Amino acid sequence: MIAIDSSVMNTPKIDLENLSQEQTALEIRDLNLSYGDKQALFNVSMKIPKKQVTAFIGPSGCGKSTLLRCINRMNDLVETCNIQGEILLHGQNIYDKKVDVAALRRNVGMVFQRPNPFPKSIYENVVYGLRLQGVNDRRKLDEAAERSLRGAAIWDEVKDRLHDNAFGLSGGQQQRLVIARAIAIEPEVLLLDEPTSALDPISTLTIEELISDLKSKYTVVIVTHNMQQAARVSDQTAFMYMGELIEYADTNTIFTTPTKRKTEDYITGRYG
Ligand SMILES: Nc1ncnc2c1ncn2[C@@H]1O[C@H](COP(=O)(O)OP(=O)(O)OP(=O)(O)O)[C@@H](O)[C@H]1O
Repeated sequence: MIAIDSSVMNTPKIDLENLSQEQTALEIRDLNLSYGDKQALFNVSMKIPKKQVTAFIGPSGCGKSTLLRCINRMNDLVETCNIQGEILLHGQNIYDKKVDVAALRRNVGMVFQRPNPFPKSIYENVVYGLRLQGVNDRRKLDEAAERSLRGAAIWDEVKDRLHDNAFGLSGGQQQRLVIARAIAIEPEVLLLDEPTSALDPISTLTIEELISDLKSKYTVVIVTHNMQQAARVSDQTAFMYMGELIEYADTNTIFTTPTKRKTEDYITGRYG
């Protein structure tokens, strides 16, 4: 097994197969996805628990980001993409024709690998989504900015420079700012696609601590290349290989006593 200090691992044992509706944030059912002729996901089914951190791990190209992007229909933007199956949020299939995709993406926020602040002030970055919703009341915007920046653990660093351009922040600060922007509109689910892969070790640690805090309010789903990171921040881990969900269990089990040979091979570094 890889060297992971089990004392830092989150170990809530919940029965992922039999999560009640109350405990379930998202249910993925028989999801198949192809880009043109190339199938990238095969019959993926899983329940993602509410207000916990769920990590997707696996070797490059196994479909982690593809699966994550299905959760807020980002793959709709890929012309060749064909999706079959269901993803239920509050019992409703997000791929149903009636679903308002913009509203879905407000409720299921996403943070990417590279921090992508807008060329605006720190303050305007955070309140951007609220302004789009037509909120203009200064007091409401100020409150939301402070709450979100505090929630993203960056308030103290920026409170005296809220009107400076966001590009003046370090990469790690920009990533926390982008997280603040995502939580300002109070989503239920936050999707994080390798959120620390462009950051230095100290910024990575800060973001990892933040992820652990975020789950008190949000359901967090994270794609990571870094197995130690998955072990440190996640409650559940899903191991994917060549488009299939091979094993999905509490993080402790995946990293210490996986039941599938492929999972064991991956976490012991035999491939990937
Ligand atoms: N927009 C796209 N068009 C065509 N094929 C794609 C597209 N995006 C991903 N793929 C293919 O789908 C498969 C899964 O890719 P995906 O990016 O989901 O994997 P991943 O596990 O996140 O990989 P990595 O860790 O390298 O980011 C790969 O074979 C990839 O080449």
